[in-house]
Amino acid sequence: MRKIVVLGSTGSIGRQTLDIVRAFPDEFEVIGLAAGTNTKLLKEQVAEFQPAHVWSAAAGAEEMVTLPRVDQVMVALMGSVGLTPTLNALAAGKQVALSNKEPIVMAGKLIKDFEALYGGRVLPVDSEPSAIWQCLQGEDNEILRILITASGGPFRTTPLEDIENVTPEQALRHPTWKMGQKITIDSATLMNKAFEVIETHWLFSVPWERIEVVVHPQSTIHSMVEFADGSVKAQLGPPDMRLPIQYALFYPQRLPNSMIPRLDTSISHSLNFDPLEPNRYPCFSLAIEAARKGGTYPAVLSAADEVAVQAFLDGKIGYGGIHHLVEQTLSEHDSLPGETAEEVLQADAWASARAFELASG
Ligand SMILES: NC(=O)C1=CN([C@@H]2O[C@H](COP(=O)(O)OP(=O)(O)OC[C@H]3O[C@@H](n4cnc5c(N)ncnc54)[C@H](OP(=O)(O)O)[C@@H]3O)[C@@H](O)[C@H]2O)C=CC1
Ligand SMILES: CC(=O)[C@@H](O)[C@H](O)COP(=O)(O)O
Ligand SMILES: [Mn+2]
Repeated sequence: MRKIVVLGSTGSIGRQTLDIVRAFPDEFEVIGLAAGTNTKLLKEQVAEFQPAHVWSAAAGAEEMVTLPRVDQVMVALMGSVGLTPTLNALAAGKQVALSNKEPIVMAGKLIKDFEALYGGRVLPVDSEPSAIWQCLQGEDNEILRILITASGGPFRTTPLEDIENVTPEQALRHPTWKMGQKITIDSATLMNKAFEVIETHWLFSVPWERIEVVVHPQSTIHSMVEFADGSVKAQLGPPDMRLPIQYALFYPQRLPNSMIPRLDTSISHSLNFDPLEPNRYPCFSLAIEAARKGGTYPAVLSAADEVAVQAFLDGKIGYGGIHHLVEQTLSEHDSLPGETAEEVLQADAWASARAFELASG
């Protein structure tokens, strides 16, 4: 029995995690659930899974993840709120299935340091890092290049002059994946892809210059690894997060699950690759630059983006404003080394407040 806690159980990843638990009732005991404001769904989940611990705010979740009887923690929270529970779970030696990518963006080195220090383990869930992880199984060879695939989002072919003024409704129409609102907007701007470059750098210790992004509109190949001899390994599957979630929860076992769709080879499939157009996605290079500068810039990047996306969804700024707001906040930041959780959280708080001021002014 895997004794699991699910943080963000009412969200897109949280609900799909509980689908996996439902599919293997003899394999899991749900010890705790935590969510934000969707108390109706949380109550239904509590009635079904009977967890001993429930929180409808992140604060309590920070302690729940350290309970001695917990083996696995699924962190499916959205945004920076996932950082402290992730660090706490690792400090308590737990297996952390980490879907929530913002904590790795904010504090990738710290998360890896906690893993090494306390014996906890990060298990990637995001589909691209999961694909890379799967391609690396059994490999002890030098990685020449990681190729992260990007759908290109809903504005991949939109005339450049029209992109500045697209609406939230248009930006929320992701071409291949059904996800929460924040990551869907990040996919449109390609901030999500930059976050995945950052995840890849930290999770697999790959130098920045060996990580590339390729536009692949079908989202059938979830990422690829090229080795020294030129061989490229790829992981494929229909765009459904239940597969990477299940892979992380049962690693290294692969179990059959009829709920997960199979790749349909009875119909024709195209697998296209296109180069990334930097002008179309200004957030991408902005984010990579902040990541490579290091210190607390990545934490500021993540916090400013979180505020900017919400401001766009709330109609306070236009789509083009997301990039400007993040750039402005980064440019005003005096970076700290970012080697402790306190420094990272301090930068996060500063950037959230500053970006909020800029969005409101
Ligand atoms: N969705 C996907 O397919 C993928 C998502 N990811 C990453 O996984 C994470 C989750 O994404 P997704 O599931 O789409 O997001 P959702 O917005 O669908 O869900 C977020 C979850 O976090 C909870 N939550 C948000 N803020 C708080 C808070 N302050 N305190 C407590 N709980 C909170 C929400 O609770 P409530 O709804 O009750 O308010 C909800 O359960 C993100 O980091 C995303 O980038 C990565 C790859 C794919
Ligand atoms: C499902 C998942 O992992 C998302 O992060 C996905 O990558 C979004 O698609 P794009 O960012 O490629 O548009
Ligand atoms: Mn992804």
